[in-house]
Amino acid sequence: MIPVFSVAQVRTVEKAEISRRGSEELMKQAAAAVSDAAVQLLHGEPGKNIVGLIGPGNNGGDGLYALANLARQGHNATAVLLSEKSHAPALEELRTAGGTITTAADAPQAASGADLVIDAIYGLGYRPGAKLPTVPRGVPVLAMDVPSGLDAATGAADDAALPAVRTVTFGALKEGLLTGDGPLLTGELSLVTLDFDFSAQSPMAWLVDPEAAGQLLDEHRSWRDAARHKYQRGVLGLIAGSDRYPGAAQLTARAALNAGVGLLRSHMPDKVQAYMAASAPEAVPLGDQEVAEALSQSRRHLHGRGAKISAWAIGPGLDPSGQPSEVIGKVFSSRQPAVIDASGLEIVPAGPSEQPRVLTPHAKELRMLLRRAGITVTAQDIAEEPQKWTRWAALSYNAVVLLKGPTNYIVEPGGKTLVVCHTSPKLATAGSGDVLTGILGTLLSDSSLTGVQGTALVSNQRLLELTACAAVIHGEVGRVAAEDSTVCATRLIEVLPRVMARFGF
Ligand SMILES: NC(=O)C1=CN([C@@H]2O[C@H](COP(=O)(O)OP(=O)(O)OC[C@H]3O[C@@H](n4cnc5c(N)ncnc54)[C@H](O)[C@@H]3O)[C@@H](O)[C@H]2O)[C@@H](O)CC1
Ligand SMILES: Nc1ncnc2c1ncn2[C@@H]1O[C@H](COP(=O)(O)OP(=O)(O)O)[C@@H](O)[C@H]1O
Repeated sequence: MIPVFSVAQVRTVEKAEISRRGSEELMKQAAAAVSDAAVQLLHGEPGKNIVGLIGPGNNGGDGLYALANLARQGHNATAVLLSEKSHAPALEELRTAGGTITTAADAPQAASGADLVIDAIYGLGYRPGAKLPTVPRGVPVLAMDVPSGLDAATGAADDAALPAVRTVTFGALKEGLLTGDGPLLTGELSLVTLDFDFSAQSPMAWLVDPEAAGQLLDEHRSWRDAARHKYQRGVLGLIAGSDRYPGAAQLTARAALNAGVGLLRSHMPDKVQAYMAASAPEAVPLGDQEVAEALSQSRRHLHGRGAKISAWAIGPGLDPSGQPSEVIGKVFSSRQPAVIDASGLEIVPAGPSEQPRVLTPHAKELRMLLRRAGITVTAQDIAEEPQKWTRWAALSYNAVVLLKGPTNYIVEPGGKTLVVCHTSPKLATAGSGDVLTGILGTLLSDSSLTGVQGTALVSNQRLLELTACAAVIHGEVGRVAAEDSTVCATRLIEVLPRVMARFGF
């Protein structure tokens, strides 16, 4: 997991380092990383037209050094100086390397003939309101440190901001790259640490990417898992669906099955159960009496291998006008892990609870959860401080809370925060959240993933990690599904088995 810092933290470290080591050396290191990324984006082909948009500060200096590297490698490197000020030693280096130097008036022409544009206009020093050049559609942009027009502290961006296909950021991940408009502008984000020492700072969050998710999933796996029977692999109890919304329950069920759950047991109204027999014949119906038996067994044998139910998924398609049924009330007061989504969020009680819970609201549902706990916030409050309000929900419900959206915030009551930006805009489709619930329910039901045996309870830390893993898997599913087709929830479910296999399932 990669730590995420605020811009204030980054600048404190930067100041100390730069005075000790000299900014020129750090700039050259940053430039080398970006010229390498440029070569990669151009598939190593020689003689390309590379245009750098150069601003007045250190970000512009980084850009000039990167262009000098590319000119030395035989590319046609052109610097468009957008300000009268520019970093003199780097400009000299570009001249010596044989690069071309032009001014703002030439920007449109230069950019239109470019194979690649390097955005070195503004980085950390950006203040809103700058006039930014446009880059023709189809010309890829490689951003240095921060896409120009994006505030690296807040994630707010100007309309004229330059979206990148790739951003190479320096020193540390900054909050604004991962929040608000940040993920919409950065493209593929990579970090070059430049040997800055952030050890004295505590990160505000941790980024979980697919590689980190793979490691987290492997943590408790054992070669002995190969001997498990279906009950030992994990039994998910699904409480979902209503006459009004029968489809959501099917989507969660199919997602859990395609995610590889050992056994799925479905508790739902008869009519929905009938649909289930057709769409998810693997699911075994679960009656009220059997829920009671499973809960009573679990009191003796909490999350051990062979439990009748090892985790719950509650909410997709439940009738929103309904009160919690007696069965749901019993599950909420049990100590078995649960993911609670959609209409389940309207009935989950606030306050202390012994149940290890993950709540998965989108922004509107988060407002509703907070209101039910006596906290009134606006949509804008949540947009501006997503981490803070997700934490308040985590505290109010004593649960891990996943705030869904282009950036996923996963927060536990103690405040530890994981962020997942490995998503796809194509995930914004009806039923996509139901698919996530099926994936997360499957992970929570598997004791080789929770690492819990016998009477112990899964910790908030592990719930947090597995929730982030589910969000990464869901994001990857969205990306794979979107590669060569439009996306609907059913399509997500179709590609899910392939993605699960990549994560060792
Ligand atoms: N610690 C690090 O991470 C390192 C940072 N370096 C680079 O240094 C950059 C920061 O450099 P600077 O502090 O010089 O800042 P920038 O290069 O981001 O900005 C330069 C200047 O532009 C001007 N400016 C900003 N917004 C404007 C607006 N709206 N209208 C008019 N003028 C405006 C300001 O005077 C600002 O200082 C980083 O983003 C990075 O690229 C690297 O050189 C080395 C290592
Ligand atoms: N613009 C977006 N970019 C990336 N992911 C998104 C975007 N919009 C929504 N998502 C993801 O899609 C899912 C939608 O979930 P939800 O709103 O509960 O849908 P539904 O209720 O229709 O199932 C969430 O996982 C969310 O993170």
